Amino acid sequence: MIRFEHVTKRYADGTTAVDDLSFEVAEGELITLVGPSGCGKTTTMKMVNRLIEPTSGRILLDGADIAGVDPVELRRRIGYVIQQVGLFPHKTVLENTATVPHLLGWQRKKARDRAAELLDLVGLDPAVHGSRYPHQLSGGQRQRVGVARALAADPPVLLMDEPFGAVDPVVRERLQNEFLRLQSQVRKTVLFVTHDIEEAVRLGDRIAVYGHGRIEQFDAPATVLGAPATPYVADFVGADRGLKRLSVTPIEEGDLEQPPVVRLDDTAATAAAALAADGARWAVVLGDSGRLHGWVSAEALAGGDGTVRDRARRMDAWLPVGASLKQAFSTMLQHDAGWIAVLDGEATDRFVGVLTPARLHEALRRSIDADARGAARGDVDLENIPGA
Ligand SMILES: Nc1ncnc2c1ncn2[C@@H]1O[C@H](COP(=O)(O)OP(=O)(O)OP(=O)(O)O)[C@@H](O)[C@H]1O
Repeated sequence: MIRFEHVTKRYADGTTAVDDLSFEVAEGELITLVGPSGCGKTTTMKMVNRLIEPTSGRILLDGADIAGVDPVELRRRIGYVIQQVGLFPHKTVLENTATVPHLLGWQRKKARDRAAELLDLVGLDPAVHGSRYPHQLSGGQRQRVGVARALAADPPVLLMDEPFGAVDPVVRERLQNEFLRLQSQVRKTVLFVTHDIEEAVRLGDRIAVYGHGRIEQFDAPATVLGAPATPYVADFVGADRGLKRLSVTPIEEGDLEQPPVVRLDDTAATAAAALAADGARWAVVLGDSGRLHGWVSAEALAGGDGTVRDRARRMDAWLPVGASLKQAFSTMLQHDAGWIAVLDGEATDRFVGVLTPARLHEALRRSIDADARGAARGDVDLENIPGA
C-alpha cells in the first residue's frame, strides 16, 4: 500500500532528517512511528502527502510513485490529523467536518449528512456539538473533530502526527481506545507519529522505532518489547518493558490451570470426591447454566450432607480468552483474588480455565522467549528458560 524505497531527506542547511529509509505498510495496517524529538518522524510523514519532497528515493502509494501524482489529487486520498487540530475558528463543528467534501464539490446536503455521520462515529452528537464553534469544545472533543474531518472524504490513508499529544493522560487514553474502535470499523492504512512508547505499543499493529533518521526496529509491539533489536531500542522502550508487554500479550488457553470443576447442584460428597481424586484444595464452581459462580474449598466440603450450593463462595472475577495479561493482573488486584476464571468469550461463556499469578508470570516469560526465537508461545518449554 505505502512503500518507502531508499528515501533520504536532506534539508537545505545540511541536516539529514531521514536517511535511506525503506519499509512497507500493508493496506489496513496501523503503523506507529515512535522515537525521540528530531529523529525524522514528521519528515517521514510529510513526504507521504508531499508537504515535503524527498532528496532521493521513491515513495509508492498503491504501486505508483507519488512524485508523479498531483499533490492536490494525492491529498484527497490521504487524511491528515495534527496535534494543533487546525479547525477553522469561525466555522461550526459540522462545517469544519464537511470541509473536504465541500472542496470535492459534494452537494451541501450530502456533505452535511456525511459530516454528521462522522461526528457520530467519533463519539460526538451532531445535534448537540454540530452547531458549536471550536472554542466551545474541550481539547479532547476538538481532537475528535480533527479525526472526523480527516475521515470525511473516506480516504484510504490516514496520517496522524501526535494527534492526542495535547490532551491530558486520561482523555488521551479514552481517545486512543475510541480510535482503536473506530479503526476496527474503517480499517484505514494509518501512519501514526508519537514520541510516547506506551501510545505506540497500544495502537500499533507494528511499530517503527526511530533512531536518528533511521528505523532501528520495525516489528509487532510484543516483539519490540520482548526482543529489542538493539541496545538503543531496549533503552528507548525502557526498563519496565516487561510491564508494558503485559498490555500486548493476550491470555491463551495453554496458559491456564485446570482445577477441578463442580456444579452448584452437585452433592458435597461428590464434589469432595472430585477434589480428592485430583489432590486439589479447591474447585471452580459453575452455576446452573454453566456460568461461573465462584469456588469451593476442600475444607468447606468436608463432612455433612447437602450440595455445593450451601458451601460455595461467590467470585466473579473473569476475563475472556484473548484479554491482555495486564487486564488479568488488574482484575486480580481489583477483586483481591489469587486467580481469575477465563471464559471463552463467545456467547456461550464457556469456562476454559484459571489464570493464577504464577501462570501469568509463566505466560509472560514464554511469550518473551517465543518472540526472541521466532517460535509460537505454546511451543516454548519453560524448562529451557534460565531462571523460569
Ligand atoms: N525545514 C527544515 N530545515 C532544516 N532542518 C529541519 C527542517 N525541518 C526539520 N528539520 C530537522 O530535521 C530533523 C527531523 O525533524 P522531524 O520534524 O522530522 O523530527 P520528529 O521526529 O518529527 O521530531 P518531533 O517529535 O520533535 O516532532 C530535526 O533535526 C529537525 O531539526
